Amino acid sequence: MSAQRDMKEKSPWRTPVTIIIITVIGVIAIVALVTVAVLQNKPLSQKYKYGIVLDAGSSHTALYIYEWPAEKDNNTGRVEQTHSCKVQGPGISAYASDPWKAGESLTDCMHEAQQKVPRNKHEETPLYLGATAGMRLLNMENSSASDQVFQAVEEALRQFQFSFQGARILSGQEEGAFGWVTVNYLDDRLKQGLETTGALDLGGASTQISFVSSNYDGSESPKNSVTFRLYGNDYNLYTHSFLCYGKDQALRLTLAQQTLSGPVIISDPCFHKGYTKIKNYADLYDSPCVSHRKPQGAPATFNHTGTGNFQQCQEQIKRIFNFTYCKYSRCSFNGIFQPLVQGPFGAFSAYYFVMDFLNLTDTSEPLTEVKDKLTKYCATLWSEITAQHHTVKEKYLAEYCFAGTYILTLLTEGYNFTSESYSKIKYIKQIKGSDAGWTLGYMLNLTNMIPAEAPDSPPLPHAGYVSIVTIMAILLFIVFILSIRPLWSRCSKQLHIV
Ligand SMILES: Nc1nc2c(ncn2[C@@H]2O[C@H](COP(=O)(O)OP(=O)(O)OP(=O)(O)O)[C@@H](O)[C@H]2O)c(=O)[nH]1
Repeated sequence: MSAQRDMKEKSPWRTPVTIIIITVIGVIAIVALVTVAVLQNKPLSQKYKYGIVLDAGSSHTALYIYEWPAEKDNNTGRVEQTHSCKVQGPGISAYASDPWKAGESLTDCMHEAQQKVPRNKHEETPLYLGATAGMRLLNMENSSASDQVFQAVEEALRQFQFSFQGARILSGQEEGAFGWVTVNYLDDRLKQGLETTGALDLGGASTQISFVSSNYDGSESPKNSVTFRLYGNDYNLYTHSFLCYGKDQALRLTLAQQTLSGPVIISDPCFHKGYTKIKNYADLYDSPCVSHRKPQGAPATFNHTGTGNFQQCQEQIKRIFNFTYCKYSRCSFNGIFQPLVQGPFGAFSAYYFVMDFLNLTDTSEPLTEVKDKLTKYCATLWSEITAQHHTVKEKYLAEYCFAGTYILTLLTEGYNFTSESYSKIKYIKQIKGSDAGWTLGYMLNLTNMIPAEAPDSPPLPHAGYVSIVTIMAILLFIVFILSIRPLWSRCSKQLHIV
């Protein structure tokens, strides 16, 4: 017995020092396990990538800078707009007779972009220029002038260190579809496979409507169909771009129709009473949207005078839409197929500028009330309008009555929005800090940033992984302590014996 006890007392596993050493090693091992797990799964320090898109519109050019986390560029990372710059002066199509000025006009915003994108990222940052309806019109009218403008613009953009990917005209279909992608990407509707939001874009020279309809599979009027597979979901998008039905060209169409006989004075219900301005016939008809209608023998100028009457203005505007022919099951206007509008819509660009100015962005207000408010606004004297808004550009101010009436007419008469479907429109400028428009969708497409299939997601988010490892380690530690408890009690007895 005593020999046995001697053996037990001499076992190296039973000494207090050994137990303390084992405990310390156990604790160190567990701490090491947790540390390694945490460090191994820690997100890499955030590095960003950048992309620049120039939107060369009919009325002006704007530059957008986008940023996204570098390690997630082909699936889960969110692309965000970090900066925008409005180019001074008109759109590039206005420089047809002085093309080099089109290139020069971009340099201030490009210098801003140089400041905003980190220096060491310039070479790898793609730079795109997309031109819309202004250049579409110039190209139709004078393709060599359009080529020269592009040459000048490309030359100017190549002076910068960014990775210039070319300048081109977007088709109306691309403009509509990429606007739709932008809106739904920013709203996280694509990744989650939710019901999508339609896109309504009102530019200066063209306007786009794009939406998914359960009544449209692309078989009727295939030219209005764009199909996408995004994040594992198939979309069949209806889209149409109406050239000459942007806000500025629609105004020309409306004025052209009032000047068919070449009068010296036009009394225009879409402008405020008291508004009067001498305008040139040559300027009014200087666009392929109206040039063929220029009245023969018209005087050089006409006196454009406002009468401020919403009802009459709407009648004038309705006349620029042709509702008389349709070879499809249903049409919007000018013989263009359109399924019934469906779902929520985001309306941006001039839809937003105009309705925001007029305080009419609340679409829960009944359409009749919206019309009443616009009727009052149009009937306000020009002197009152200018006194109330002396900081607003006079050109914009003079046109809000026309623009508001045009928007309501286009939506309700053109696209057939009813009082009910109108309430599903949201006038938007930005979504989560990024401007609504085609540019983001365009860049996402060209950089393959939206995968066709849903990306594989890790089984657990980082925080979940760390929590589970920590809990497991603590449990392990408790089990370990419990398992060595008998040794502790024997050890204390031994100490007594000693
Ligand atoms: N009231 C107001 N109007 C604006 C503003 N910015 C642009 N606009 C006008 O809104 C209309 C649409 O502008 P954009 O969306 O830039 O259109 P765009 O790209 O030039 O035209 P498209 O080439 O047809 O797409 C034009 O008539 C512009 O003159 C603004 O800040 N306020």
